[in-house]
Amino acid sequence: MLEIISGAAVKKLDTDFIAEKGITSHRLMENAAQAFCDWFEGEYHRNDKVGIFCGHGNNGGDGLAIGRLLWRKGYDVIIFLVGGDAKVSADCRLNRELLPDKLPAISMSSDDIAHMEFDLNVVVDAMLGIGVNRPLAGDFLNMVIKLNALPNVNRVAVDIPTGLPSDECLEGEAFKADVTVTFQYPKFSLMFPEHAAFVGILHVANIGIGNKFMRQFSQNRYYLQRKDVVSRHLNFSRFAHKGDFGRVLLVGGSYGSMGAIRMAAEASLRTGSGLATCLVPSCGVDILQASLPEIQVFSSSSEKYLSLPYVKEGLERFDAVGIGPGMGTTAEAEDFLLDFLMTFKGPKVIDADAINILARNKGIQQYLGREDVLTPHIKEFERLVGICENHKQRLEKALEFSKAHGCVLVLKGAHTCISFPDGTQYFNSTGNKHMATGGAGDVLTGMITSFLGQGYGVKNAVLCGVYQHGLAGEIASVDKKRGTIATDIIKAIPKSYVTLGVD
Ligand SMILES: NC(=O)C1=CN([C@@H]2O[C@H](COP(=O)(O)OP(=O)(O)OC[C@H]3O[C@@H](n4cnc5c(N)ncnc54)[C@H](OP(=O)(O)O)[C@@H]3O)[C@@H](O)[C@H]2O)[C@@H](O)CC1
Ligand SMILES: Nc1ncnc2c1ncn2[C@@H]1O[C@H](COP(=O)(O)OP(=O)(O)O)[C@@H](O)[C@H]1O
Ligand SMILES: [K+]
Repeated sequence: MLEIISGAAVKKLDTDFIAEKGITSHRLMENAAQAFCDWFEGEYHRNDKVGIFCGHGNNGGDGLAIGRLLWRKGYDVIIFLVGGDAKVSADCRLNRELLPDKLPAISMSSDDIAHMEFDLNVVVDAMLGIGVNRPLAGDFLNMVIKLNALPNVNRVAVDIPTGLPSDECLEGEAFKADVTVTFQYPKFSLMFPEHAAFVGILHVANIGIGNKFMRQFSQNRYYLQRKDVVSRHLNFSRFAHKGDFGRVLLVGGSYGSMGAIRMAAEASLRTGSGLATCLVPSCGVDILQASLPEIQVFSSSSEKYLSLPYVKEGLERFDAVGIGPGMGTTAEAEDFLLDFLMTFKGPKVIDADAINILARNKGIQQYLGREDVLTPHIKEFERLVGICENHKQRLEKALEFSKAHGCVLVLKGAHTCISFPDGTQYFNSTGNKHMATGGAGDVLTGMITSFLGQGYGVKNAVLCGVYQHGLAGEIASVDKKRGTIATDIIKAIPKSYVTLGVD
């Protein structure tokens, strides 16, 4: 499991690693540069014109080593030195000395920064890394503004975009990368949506610091990747019957919003549920039966919204419930929801309007159990806990909420963050902007409910559900791009099993 580590911890970790392994800091920098170049070679051609902008700290040292390695491989490289000659770090100095004579390296004066014209295809930003300790000013600021404005170039940041603090929200300006190649562990601030325009696509490059070593620096934040979920999947025997794959109940829908619960139900079936049933207001029965023949449907008493009374006998036959999509926030729906949450004590995914209703009720603790999972997007989350100043505060409040209520909280978005009552947080690595489409959240509800129903246990159900939902979104958008819609994500769920190699 890849740790997400603060900038301060990274420095200590690097120093301790060097001491324990008996290697030099220069060697570790060389590993970092090599890891970057391995990735770079897969992305860019030798006839691309590559400009590497190097500062005076170790991030600059990385840039110089990258320049030397790429130049040796035959790339057309130019080095630009920014930030002057004062305070040059030891490893940066050594890498300046190691530059081949024939590799062009230009020291950038303030005047050069203002007036030089660049003819480049790829800009590599190695000006400042995790050592940044104040907003950019002077030459660094001017260089960043100039590079951000260059048309038709690919921008790649080494470790972290220049100007971006590793643990806090950005103040001022920063390099706007298309791709950030971060070393060994994603830095915390790379997870913040405020930084999306600066980080671009995130790639994590392994520089040889093993997980075992990193664990002593753990801050209980993890980056969820393929290898972390494959082993969490259950195997089912050749003799398995539909009951083994779980009976799930999807509760929600209202007049005009029946699609949400239909998508959750279909997603649960595509994720593998043996039997899916919907509980909806009576206006939804025919719609659902006609559009999804694989499900069963029963209804509460009123026509347009879920309401009291409803049939409670036999609810215990369901292994898991997903509740909320499309249910509305009327008074009838509220009475129904609170009653239902007190009645059904098995594992539940509580989403959408169910969260909005809970948010306006006091004492919600009584409705939530340790196998329950809340899946708010940012706005729903802020209805629960109040408006937050920034994403960092949201992440803190998400963890507090999970601990205080003893439930799992899935804060959705890019890098969806899953908080557990034991104090751990997992950040998702799959998914993309094409999933920002109506109904994508209902699909997630169906998927997590399905895994709960299949008997995964709450932790594995949520980690597998969130990861695989993002993977299905990636698969769906390969040839649909911004034309991807939520039902495409559902259709891609079977392929996501193929991709994971899970039967
Ligand atoms: N062995 C390792 O550790 C490994 C580290 N690695 C690499 O090292 C990077 C971290 O290197 P680093 O610690 O030298 O910091 P870095 O960001 O290059 O610059 C700090 C310098 O900038 C200055 N400064 C700060 N803010 C400023 C501002 N706003 N405007 C202007 N100046 C500012 C500050 O000095 P100050 O002015 O504050 O006195 C200092 O001189 C890391 O991101 C990774 O790429 C990899 O090689 C793997 C192995
Ligand atoms: N830019 C993005 N990158 C990755 N995942 C995203 C992105 N935008 C949205 N998603 C995912 O899509 C889903 C959207 O859920 P939600 O906002 O509840 O949609 P809806 O309410 O329309 O169903 C979430 O799981 C979220 O993580
Ligand atoms: K950088």
